[in-house]
Formats: sequence, C-alpha cells, structure tokens
Amino acid sequence: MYKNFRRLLVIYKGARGPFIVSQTFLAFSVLLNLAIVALNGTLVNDGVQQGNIEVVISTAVWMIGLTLIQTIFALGNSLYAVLFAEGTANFLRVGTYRKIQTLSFGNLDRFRTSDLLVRLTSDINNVKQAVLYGILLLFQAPFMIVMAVAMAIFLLPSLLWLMIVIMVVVSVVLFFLLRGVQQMFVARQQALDGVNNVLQEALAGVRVVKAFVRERFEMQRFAKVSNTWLDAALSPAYRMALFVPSLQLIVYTGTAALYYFGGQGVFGGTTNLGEIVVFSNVLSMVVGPMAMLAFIIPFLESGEASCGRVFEILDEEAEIQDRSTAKPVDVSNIKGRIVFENASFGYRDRAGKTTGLVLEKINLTIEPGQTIGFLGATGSGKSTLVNLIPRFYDVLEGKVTIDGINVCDLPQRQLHQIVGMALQESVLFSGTVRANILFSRPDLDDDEIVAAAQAADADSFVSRIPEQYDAPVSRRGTNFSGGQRQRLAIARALASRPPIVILDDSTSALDMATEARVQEAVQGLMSSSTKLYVAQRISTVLTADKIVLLEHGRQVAVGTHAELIQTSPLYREIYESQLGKLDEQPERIASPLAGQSMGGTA
Ligand SMILES: Nc1ncnc2c1ncn2[C@@H]1O[C@H](COP(=O)(O)OP(=O)(O)OP(=O)(O)O)[C@@H](O)[C@H]1O
Repeated sequence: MYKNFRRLLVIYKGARGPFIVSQTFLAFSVLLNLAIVALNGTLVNDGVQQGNIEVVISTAVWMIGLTLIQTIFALGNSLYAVLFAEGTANFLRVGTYRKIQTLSFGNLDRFRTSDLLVRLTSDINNVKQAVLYGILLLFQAPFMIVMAVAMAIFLLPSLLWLMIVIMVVVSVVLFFLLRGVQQMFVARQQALDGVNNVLQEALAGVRVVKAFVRERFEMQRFAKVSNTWLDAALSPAYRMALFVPSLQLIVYTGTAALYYFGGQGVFGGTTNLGEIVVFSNVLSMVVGPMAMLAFIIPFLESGEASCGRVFEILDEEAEIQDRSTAKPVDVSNIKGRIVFENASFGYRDRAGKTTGLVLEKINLTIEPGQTIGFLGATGSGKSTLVNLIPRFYDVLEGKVTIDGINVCDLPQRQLHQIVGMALQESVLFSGTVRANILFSRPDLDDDEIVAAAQAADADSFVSRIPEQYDAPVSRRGTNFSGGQRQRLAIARALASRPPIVILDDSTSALDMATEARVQEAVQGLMSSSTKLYVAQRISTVLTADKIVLLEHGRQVAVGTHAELIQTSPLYREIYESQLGKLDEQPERIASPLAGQSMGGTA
C-alpha cells in the first residue's frame, strides 16, 4: 500500500527531520487536547455543581494555560508539516528536472512537453498536498480515536455502546460517500492533462491559429476539454460537499441521544453531569478524526497516483549513456574525419519498439576539412543521418566513427565539443545576444564572439542594434526575424570552433545571396573543420566537395555537383525543379555559382 510514498520517504532523507519533529509536536498536542477535555469534568462536577468559584477559576486557568501550550505544539506541527511537504515537492521538482536534462532525444520523443509540464507542476502539487494532509492528519486521527475510546471506557462504560453505534454509523456513511471517489480524482487528473495538452499546443501555435483564422475552432476545442475537466472536478466536489453536513447530523443526533440516556443515569444517580459533558466532547473527538481520515484518503490516493507518474520520469533510463569503455581524447587533436559504416537506424515508438528503418546501410567517408551537402526530399532522413554523429541517437546496426573512434566510445561531453551543431529549429534563449552565442563556451572573449557572428553574417545586424551584443533576446528569440535567429544559431555553433560543424537546414530562411555570404565566411573561419550542410535548397550545397543524395533513408548518389548532374537523374530532377532547365543554361553544369566557393579540399 502506498508504495510510491514509502519509496519517496526512503529516497528523500532530508524529510526525516521535519517529519519526526512534526509528529512529536502532534503527539503532545493531542495529549494536551485530551487533558483539556478531561478538565471539563472537574469544572462541571467540582466547580459549577458545587458552587465552588475557586475550583471554577483554577480549572479555567489550567484550561487556558494548557490551550496556549497546545496551540504552540499545534503550530509547530503545522510549520514542520509545511516544511516537510514543501521540501518534498522541491526535492521531486529539482530531481525530475535534473533527470529530464539527462534524457536523450529518444527519451524526449516519447514524453510530450505538456506531459512533462503536468508532471513537474500539477502532479508534484498533488504529492505535496497529500504529504501535507497526511502528515497533519493521518497519524493524528488514529491516535485521537484510540485515546478518546479509552477515555470513554474509563469514564462512562455504560454508554460505550452509544459511542460504538455512532462510530458504526459514521463508518457506513463515510463508506458510501467515499465509494468511487479515488477514481474520480484520477479522472480529474487525466482531464487536467487534456486541458494542458490543448493549452500548450494552442498557445505555442497561437500565431498559426490566427493566420489561419482558426480562433473559433480552437476556442471550441478548449471549451470541450475544459468542460470535461469541470465535470471531472465537480463529481468528487459534490461528494465532498456532503461530508460536513452528514457528519454534523450524526454528531448532533448522537449528542441528543447521549443527553437522553445520560440524563436518565444522572436522575438515577449512576452518573453525573460532568461525565456527560466530557463524554460529549469525547464523542466529537472520535467523529472528527474519523472524518479527517476519510477526507484525506482521496488526497492520498491522488497523491500516490501522481507520485507514480513522477517516478516514471525518475526511473527513465537515458537511451544514450557513456560506455564504461569510453576514453577521453584530446579534442584539439581531432581532425574531423567521419565514417559511416553500414549504419542503419530506426526510431522507437512510445512503447520503446523500433518502428522501421529510417536509414539503411549508409556507407560514407568524409575527410577532415571537407564540405559535405546532404540533399533529399523532405523526410528522406537527412537530419536523422547527421544526428547520429553527435550521438543524439545510436545506430541500430553498423557504426559511425570520428578519426577512427566509434562515437559510442567517446565521452558525450567531449563528443559535443567536437561536433558543433545548428539545429533545424533555431531556438534562442531569453537573455542577451552575447549569452546566446556563448551558450556552449562561456569563456570565449569578445573577439571570438564577433568572429563567430561575422562568419554567420549576424554581426551585420547585431552591430546596428544600440545595445549590440548586449541586446536583449526574448523567450525563444521572438524579437528577431527567422533569418536572424538562424544566423545567431549558426554563430552559436561556430563560436567554439569545433572540428566538425553541422548546419541542419540552418540557412533555409536566408536569401541566396546572404546564404552564399555565410558559406564563404564559414569557410574562411572554419577552413580546417569538417562542415556538413543539410539542405532542402539545392543552392545550399552546389559548391560542396561532396553532395550526398538521400531517398527514403537510402544513400542513392554521392559526388560533386558536376558528377551528379551527369550520373544521377534524381539529382538532375531536383536541380531543374529548383533552378530551371539545364538545357537552357549548359554553362551551369560545371560551375553553378561561378565565383562562389565553399569547398575546402575538393
Ligand atoms: N523523433 C522522431 N520520431 C519518429 N520518427 C521521426 C522522428 N524524426 C523524424 N522521424 C521520421 O524519420 C524520417 C526522416 O526524418 P528526417 O527528419 O531525418 O528527414 P529530413 O530528410 O531531415 O526531412 P526534412 O528535410 O523535412 O527535415 C521521417 O519519416 C520522419 O517522419
């Protein structure tokens, strides 16, 4: 039972201190509570009924004093309970976030961003609530019930039957009120997942929604999931609303019965009024904790379920890990020779099973300093192919080597220093232009930053901004144009001058003249580095030392532009579809962009 919570207590050692302190305060608080209740008997019997004002005053003073001390213990209990609950939530939040940072591309493909967000926020909040209520009430309730029953046996054994009847009635009522509530809470959480999924997608794509005038559709879509959430939230809320009135009804009826039967005892001389007053208080002390127990159980259930969802992330093993045989290398000695040997790859589905091959038996040798272009229709596998070099994914068969070393035998930290990459989606972080360019190497000096920005043709627009390299970048870089974002992302990839640079469709938003300028500058700055360009546009790769043409995950042709135009009908078709019929421009066959060269060692 509650295996996730038990596991949490075992792994979160920092919680033990606040937990023990809060429960110690709680025990004292409950004992004092009972003592105060017992004093009611003295007050009525020896004070009020005997007309002894001194007993009344001294008992009242004792009761006030004990109440003050009890309040301090109760406050201590609450404070440490909050510390414990908030500490637990923080422990889970930081641990989960740290875990997400260690996950590989493949793991992240299987967890949707909205899913991760819900787990990091709402689920952890559920755990916190359950821990808080649990620590405040869970241990208090049984303790109070046992003590109160003991007092009832000691004080008025003749009316114990009444207490048992009331406890049975309360249990039956609570059973019916709570039946199915756990499933209702789980359904509410799932409905919240649905709301967050729609919200995340719709807000991230709000511009597309507006551009396609889909606001009404999106509003309806959101209203639908929001209504589902409302229904799911109302069902347990209705049940909870019945809680207090039902219990009040039982307590008031029970108290009336107590005075009826107890009154007969007083008239018969078998009991006295003080005992009945104390018994009446004890009755509330039993019903209250029973209600508390019933009240927190759904929270505990929902917290336990959420804790399990958080553990799912914490238990996720990063697909790509450093091998025990991985040996550090001197990055400055890496030349940048890349070889694909019979490399095949396929993505995994949510269950972790490979769905089919996206790349098949790729054999390719790229010499240090060469410029290579990868060309092919959308979905042909270009990005997937280059992603195998920095080990964003591991090959299923074959291998990829850098300077003869299998990339799987390189420590990932070093591999990512060797391979600088501008990803297909140019994501910038909020901060400054400088901080974004320095993302991979915070120790670079201003000259190196400017050199990288110049090579990416970013310096031209950055230097026109009044704050220049200290210009603010908003979240995801939305205060820059698509082309500017791409150029800053390229500068970020070049800044540390890695021996291998991969630009994955990173110049697609640039006009052809700017693109040619970038390529020329990159060639100047990174002449000894191996440069890989993934492109949709043939103009991006025309002057490469080698163009690799992919079709449905297979490498169908490799060669220079002049070679491919003669030997590959597919290449010729792509060329003509983008740049016009060759028959009408024969001089372009050998020298497509006369005067522009990005090649290194042709
Ligand atoms: N993370 C992923 N999970 C599952 N399948 C994927 C993933 N990324 C890509 N694919 C699939 O792999 C195939 C190759 O995709 P890839 O992105 O490598 O193509 P591409 O040639 O770079 O395309 P584009 O030019 O449009 O970027 C496609 O069929 C795509 O649907």
